Amino acid sequence: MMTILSNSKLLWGLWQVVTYCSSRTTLPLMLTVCVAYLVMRLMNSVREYRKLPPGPWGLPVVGYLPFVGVRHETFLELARSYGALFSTRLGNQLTVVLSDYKIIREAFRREEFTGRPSTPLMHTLDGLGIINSEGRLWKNQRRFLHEKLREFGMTYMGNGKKIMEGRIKTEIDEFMANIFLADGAPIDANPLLALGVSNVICGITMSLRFSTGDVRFERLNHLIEEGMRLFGEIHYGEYVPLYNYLPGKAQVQEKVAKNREEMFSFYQTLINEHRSTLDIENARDLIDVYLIEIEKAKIEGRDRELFEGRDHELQLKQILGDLFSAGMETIKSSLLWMIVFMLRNPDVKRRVQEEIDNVVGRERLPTIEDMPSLPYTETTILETLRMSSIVPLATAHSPTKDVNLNGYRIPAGSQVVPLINCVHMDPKLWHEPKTFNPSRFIDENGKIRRPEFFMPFGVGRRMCLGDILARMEMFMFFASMMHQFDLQMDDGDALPSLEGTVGATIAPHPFQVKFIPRSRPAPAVVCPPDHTHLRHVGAR
Ligand code: HEM
Repeated sequence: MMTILSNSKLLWGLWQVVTYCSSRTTLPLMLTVCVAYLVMRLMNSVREYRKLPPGPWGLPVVGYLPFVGVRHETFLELARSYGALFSTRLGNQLTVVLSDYKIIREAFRREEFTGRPSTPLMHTLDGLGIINSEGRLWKNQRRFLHEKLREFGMTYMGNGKKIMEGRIKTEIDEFMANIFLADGAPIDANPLLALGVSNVICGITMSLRFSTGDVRFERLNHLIEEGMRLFGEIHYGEYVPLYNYLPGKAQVQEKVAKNREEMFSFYQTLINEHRSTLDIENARDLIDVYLIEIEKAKIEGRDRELFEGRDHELQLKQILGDLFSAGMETIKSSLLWMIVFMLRNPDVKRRVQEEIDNVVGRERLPTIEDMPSLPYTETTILETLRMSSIVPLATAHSPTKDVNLNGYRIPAGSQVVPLINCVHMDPKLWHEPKTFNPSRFIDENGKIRRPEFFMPFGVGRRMCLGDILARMEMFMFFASMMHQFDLQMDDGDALPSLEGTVGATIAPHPFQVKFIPRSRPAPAVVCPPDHTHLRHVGAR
């Protein structure tokens, strides 16, 4: 019905144009309008015949692509018109958008929805790694990584938690020491957070720790940022492959491939270093774990089956790349949003500081053990994740075979995306969703409650693999920052906007903030950080 209505509106609009045109152009224009209308009706009949979810078709070849601005915002508008399950064609990709949390949960718990769409970028990545792999390779790698990352401390249980806490604390000490150097002057916290957060994930995966001003770190970041920009330039080619043949696009693709090669050669150097000092009984990090697995498979004569017969080192390099990209930008952007929300909500900021002061005192920094006793601090983090929805469309899924969802047919190979920002801002689910209110996550007994429609890490079988690390890291950085500093804007500066910059995540626009030391800095902060368990690589 919606589709017919919007088609009629379109027809009426076009008719208005026709009537304003001169008599010489009226006939061809009328013909064009009629043909366009018939094509749309035909497409709708095809859609009904194929039992696809409703939605706008757009134009031949490019589909709805030319009308898509910021993807998650356009999808939000379309969801208002077409409902919680709609479909549209973006170039050659049928895209199905889910914005009802029950439908999202129902779909993503099913095995058939664990595929990834086949696009030119996916072909470049060749189905390797964890984020873009599918089938048995993905399943085995997910199980393997889950188990191994727990051993390296991605767990709330036992000794692992202590190991991870130690790693994060090392980075917090350095972060704090650098902030104290600014002496309350306004600074951009982005590069300091990027360094700390990168060091945590690089420590786990490669025993690598960058120092401030490290040229290798700057180069890696440059490659990632440039990769994002270049990908934006050829983004249309993901949907309309012919686009990649336009002048200049081949050079962009070459540059993307060259940057990837440079990153891979960086990882290769580290892998070679690790191999030359490998102790099969004592894995230092994830590279060692993979090298040991490869060695074991050779000894047991199953190396041809390992990683489904894919190149072993290529798979390892893609894993390192996946974990770095998934584990860095997400946590950094979330921490930046926490700063933004504290600047915009001074009452919440004061309440967080009071809670930390009451529970932790002024003599030491907060630890993971304090987490259960700091519910308001934790729910402030949850509320930030809800309102910022930094990964609003998660990562596209693709059914591995035709499936039925809510009475509609979702064809194999289509792109299926959850509209997380829509769920997180739905007034039917959240009271006054635009108000920043951490207390909404606290129940009448003072306990934290995470409703099933809160899904910043996605849901189902492909849900985020690093949520435990993310929660620990965000808690420790945020709680320590609030314990040690008062966050303030410089006089006359406007508050940072809630509009984000859309890239790999939705990050706040760049802003400067003053970190004013609170009454009594804890002594640990001014001590030189303990890095003895990590190797320094590339320090100037
Ligand atoms: C605030 C921090 C983070 C947020 C909000 C976040 C969110 C997400 C989301 C929405 C997905 C997609 C789920 C889907 O495909 O349906 C995802 C996937 C993933 N995340 Fe995270 N993430 C965060 C931190 C991390 C960290 C620290 C790591 C690294 C250890 C990580 C590793 C991954 C991986 C490997 C996947 C792909 C899983 C798969 O395809 O099976 N994430 N994350």
